[in-house]
Amino acid sequence: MTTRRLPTTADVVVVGAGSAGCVIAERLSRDPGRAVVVLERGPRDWPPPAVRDLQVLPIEHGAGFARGHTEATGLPVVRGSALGGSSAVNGGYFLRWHRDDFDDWPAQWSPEAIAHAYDELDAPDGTMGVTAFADDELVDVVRLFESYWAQAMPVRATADPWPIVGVNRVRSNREGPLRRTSAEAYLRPAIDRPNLTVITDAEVAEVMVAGRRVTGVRVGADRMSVGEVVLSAGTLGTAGILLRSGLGSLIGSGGTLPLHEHREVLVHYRRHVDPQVMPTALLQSVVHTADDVEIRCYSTDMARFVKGVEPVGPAVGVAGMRPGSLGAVRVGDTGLLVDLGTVDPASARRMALGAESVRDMLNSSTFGGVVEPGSIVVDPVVRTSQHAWGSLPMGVRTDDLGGLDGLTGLRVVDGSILPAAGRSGPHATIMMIAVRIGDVLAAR
Ligand SMILES: Cc1cc2nc3c(=O)[nH]c(=O)nc-3n(C[C@H](O)[C@H](O)[C@H](O)COP(=O)(O)OP(=O)(O)OC[C@H]3O[C@@H](n4cnc5c(N)ncnc54)[C@H](O)[C@@H]3O)c2cc1C
Repeated sequence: MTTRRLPTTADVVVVGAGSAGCVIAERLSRDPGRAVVVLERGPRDWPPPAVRDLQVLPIEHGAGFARGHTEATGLPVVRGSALGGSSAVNGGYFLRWHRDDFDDWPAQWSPEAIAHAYDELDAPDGTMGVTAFADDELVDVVRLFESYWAQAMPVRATADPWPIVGVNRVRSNREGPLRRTSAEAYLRPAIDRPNLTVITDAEVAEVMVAGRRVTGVRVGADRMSVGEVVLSAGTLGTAGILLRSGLGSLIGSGGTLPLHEHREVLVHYRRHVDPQVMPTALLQSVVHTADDVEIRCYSTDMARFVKGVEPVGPAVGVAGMRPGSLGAVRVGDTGLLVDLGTVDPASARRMALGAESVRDMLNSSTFGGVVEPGSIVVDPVVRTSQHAWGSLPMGVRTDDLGGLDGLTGLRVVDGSILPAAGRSGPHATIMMIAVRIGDVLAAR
């Protein structure tokens, strides 16, 4: 049931119906004896096809299913605010992390457990409708991109779900031309369960704490008493709730929480002839380099995807996937204040080398029929991938299942608890951890 009225009690409250929260809510409400309430700050309407369309990123200023945050240098930092959370507005790139990205994860996360949870999501009959872009779906620059890099690097077979150092055709969570969101995959099938209540337009201000036990949540003037709170409000949303609740010192962080981000440099170019761009997603193929850089061949100018963005030409992105430096998030008078931090010298060097190799690619004969000579420009602004993660890493600030050290009645299951950087985007892996943690909790 979706409603706007807050009950007074529940066994479990899941805060945030995003990528992770929808999975957790579905898992925990399988037991008809457990009353589960989901509190989501986004609107009641399910994101319509115009929002889920893979040909748009609906994150412009004032967008109905997204929320912007203030960033120290003015970079746009946006998150989904909707049933489905960021999965309702993101790029639809759904790649696993590399097998060895999990080497340092806590013991609970065996290779078999990780593979099993990913399989639920992205196997051929998986919940998220994941398929690789087919050869005949590729835009011309992506075809050129793959053929250029294939001369020097291995190419992953498109049916293989595990990325490699080499050329990785993007796998996408989709239903025809639409993003398949976590809400469509997990919340909608469970929505009629009598013990599951989804409350929208419900922004949790804080959790209520008695000693070292979390006892409930506050939404505006309303309070709910609950057995357990699962924070799935995303790395930024969860940090905001914990800090507003005065829990910063209890979790050993004072007034800020750290975060990691995949910073990105864009290499722009102009085309000889503006293409008749075929309907497609923003990102169809990436290269993962041996020095932990992801080279992203965007299908066309970003301005075609995001309303209000100035057209500057198509771009190839170079993202540092294992950054050494940290940003931070804190709560200010006007809301969350995000500082993505500065790029550490080693990562900056790797990104600069990556940008040089992209320049070589665009100047090569492979791209000769497309790129206007002299038009290649490396953008001096180091941008964000909108991926912030890792403020409460498992095994460091939380236990193996997101339980906060020193507090009972509270668990975090979202991007906050990723314990290390992966060499692919975070979406598939955040959903994977929710599947695994959901399984363990549901079996208790
Ligand atoms: C524009 C964009 C493009 C991206 N593209 C990709 C991509 O192509 N591939 C990829 O791998 N990753 C991508 N990402 C990142 C990926 O989508 C996110 O890392 C992932 O969805 C985060 O999942 P989550 O469960 O941690 O949080 P979210 O999915 O963001 O869910 C958090 C939910 O909590 C709600 N919430 C927040 N605060 C509160 C509160 N106080 N009370 C109640 N509810 C609250 C929010 O409204 C939201 O619904 C992208 C992100 C964005 C924003």
